[in-house]
Amino acid sequence: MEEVIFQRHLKPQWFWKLHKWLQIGEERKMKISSEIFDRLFYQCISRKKELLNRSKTAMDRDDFDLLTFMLVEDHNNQEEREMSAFKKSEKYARDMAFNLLSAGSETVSSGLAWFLWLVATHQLIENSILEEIKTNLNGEGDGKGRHFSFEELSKLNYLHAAICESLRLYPPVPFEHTVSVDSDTLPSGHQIGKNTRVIYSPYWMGRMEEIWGADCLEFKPERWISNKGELGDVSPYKFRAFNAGPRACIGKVWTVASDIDKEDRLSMLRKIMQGGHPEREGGLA
Ligand code: HEM
Repeated sequence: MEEVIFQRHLKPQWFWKLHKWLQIGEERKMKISSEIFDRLFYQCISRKKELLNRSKTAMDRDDFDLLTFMLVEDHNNQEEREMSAFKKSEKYARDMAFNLLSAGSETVSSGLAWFLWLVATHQLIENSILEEIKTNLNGEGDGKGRHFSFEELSKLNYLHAAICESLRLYPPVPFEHTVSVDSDTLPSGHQIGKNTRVIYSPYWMGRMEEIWGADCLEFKPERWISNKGELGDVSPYKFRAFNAGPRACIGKVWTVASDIDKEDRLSMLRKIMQGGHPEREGGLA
């Protein structure tokens, strides 16, 4: 599926739409793959529904996950009541899951791989991350692992900075394209007309001296932290790993925005589910 979606970016729209209509070539592959995904996913929904029917306190369970959130209604909440018609639809849960899986799995796995490699090759930074974790998260752990709350994670400023720094150097989406709504002048001085497609690279932007300074090639989490030890305010137009503006990544709130509390995250998620998009652009949020 990912391959077909990628190909759609390279070919003229009329071309792939015609193939879709005729059900040939790559577009036929897309149809077959979607059917496999649907079969698998509707099975997961049925299993989750069975589980939820058996448990009345699903919202507090350890295995609370996004699928639970999509299927369970909170009747005390006005917004949730308005959404209940959507929430009853399995098609809605399927569409949301597809959206989140396709946009959220490869990005997180490649981002984590680069992050772990950078930490493993920078001993002092690894020590600082471990020290911060020991100081801020209670308990020695029983070796089984556990989920940390948003509140606990929001204390880990150095870890947060190290993740941002790794995404700056190795953004999982290394190039992007966008289209001008009107004629404009780019920061480089180039004039562009209306409806012009512009390709840019967050990978190169993360390595430009004029944006990040002379040490731009170094892995240095400290650049994200102010003298007071707080996370600095970096514009998403400068740190482009998640894109910026109304179509920026919705997963950013889970990945690096630790300053957003749980209620905010849930209310953002609700807005997204209703078809809106949270336009939070300040700093790392
Ligand atoms: C390190 C992790 C991630 C990175 C670097 C990343 C990066 C991006 C980027 C660059 C875009 C904009 C793509 C475009 O220009 O069209 C985007 C969009 C999106 N991302 Fe992420 N993403 C990450 C994790 C996630 C996760 C975990 C989720 C889901 C929970 C997610 C869901 C989405 C969705 C749904 C969009 C489309 C938003 C829209 O078009 O309105 N992402 N992401």
